[in-house]
Amino acid sequence: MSAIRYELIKQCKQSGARLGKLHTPHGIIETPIFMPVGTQATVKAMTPEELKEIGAQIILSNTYHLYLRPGERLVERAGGLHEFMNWDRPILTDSGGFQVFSLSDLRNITEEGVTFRSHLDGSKHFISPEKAIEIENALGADIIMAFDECTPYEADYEYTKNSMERTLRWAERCKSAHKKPDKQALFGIVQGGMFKDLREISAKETVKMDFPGYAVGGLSIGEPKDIMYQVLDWTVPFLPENKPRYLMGVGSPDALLEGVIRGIDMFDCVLPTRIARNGTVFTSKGKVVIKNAEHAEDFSPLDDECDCYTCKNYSRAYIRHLFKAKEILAARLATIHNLRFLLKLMEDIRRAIMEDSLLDFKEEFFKKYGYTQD
Ligand SMILES: CNc1nc2cc3c(=O)[nH]c(N)nc3c(CC[C@H]3O[C@@H](OC)[C@H](OC)[C@@H]3OC)c2[nH]1
Repeated sequence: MSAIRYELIKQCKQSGARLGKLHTPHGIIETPIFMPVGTQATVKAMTPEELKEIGAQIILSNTYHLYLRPGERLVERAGGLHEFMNWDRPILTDSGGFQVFSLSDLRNITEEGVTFRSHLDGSKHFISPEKAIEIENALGADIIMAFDECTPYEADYEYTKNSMERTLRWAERCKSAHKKPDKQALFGIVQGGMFKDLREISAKETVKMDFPGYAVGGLSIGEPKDIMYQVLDWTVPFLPENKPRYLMGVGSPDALLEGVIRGIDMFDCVLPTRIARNGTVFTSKGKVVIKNAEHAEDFSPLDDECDCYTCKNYSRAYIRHLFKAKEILAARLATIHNLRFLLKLMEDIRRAIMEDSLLDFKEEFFKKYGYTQD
């Protein structure tokens, strides 16, 4: 008995997009969905109430970070992540595979696992597939990711093939090590780099292990977007229709639309929260750098089509002032807005799928946003 059940509500007539409901132990998620990233058990600058206010259904946390600080055993003793961070809706944790390779001074990778130095204090650590699952079981997220190697974009065929094959062997070990499949759904992660045959092998072999959901990994790591879309076209057809598909690390408005059209159901990205803290906001007419002088006396909202708390109560001039004055409220107001922008985009996408007008919606959105139609 798996912890989650994916219910396919409707297959879009215009594209590979689908409308779905993901039933989890902490509630139902309507897909396609964007998942705000809360790496260290908090979506930066947001309270859980504010996240619910803007329509967040599921948030992410990260195994690598929480293992290093405060430690998964402390979180377990606190009653698990939901208790610890006061979030009673679904949570997904990544396995840390990505962070070990991207954040730490990597020592080396062996069949057994990865030895690395903490980016916090340089202390030495070892994570194996079994250890990663043990940490995720202790944290208690509803959806947990297998421990994989996110193959670097520039890796050659030989390295990518060996890395993908090792990730498959690690996936088997994750499955065997997982203690609570009835409470926490373990997703397999497809690798294979930018190579069609390797992506097909990885997808087919991962699906043979019969996970409750599948992530497409190894993307949004510096490759051009059209390569990412090409890899999706090579990979998604081998993933079962009755299981959720999760494209890791993707979250710009155009990539969300292109991913949904190719059959992806779940997305995550630090982009909206990270650029918000630096003063860049999404609007229906493209991105705006609020610190620019042109906004100094602009008393209109960030986006006159936005229904968020920030747009209903504050002007561009005020928000620009907050950023120039380095006020903490600046990050909060911009984050509320950027997350609401993407969550509302996903609401609009779900509606368009229901009405079989997704490609029309995309064309209209791109034109207004200022994307050139490729
Ligand atoms: C930005 N582009 C991007 N491509 C990625 C590819 C992979 C991948 O192949 N395997 C794994 N395991 N993780 C990946 C990740 C990390 C996402 C996590 O990283 C954290 O955000 C940075 C966040 O942790 C809360 C999130 O949790 C799912 C990627 N991120």
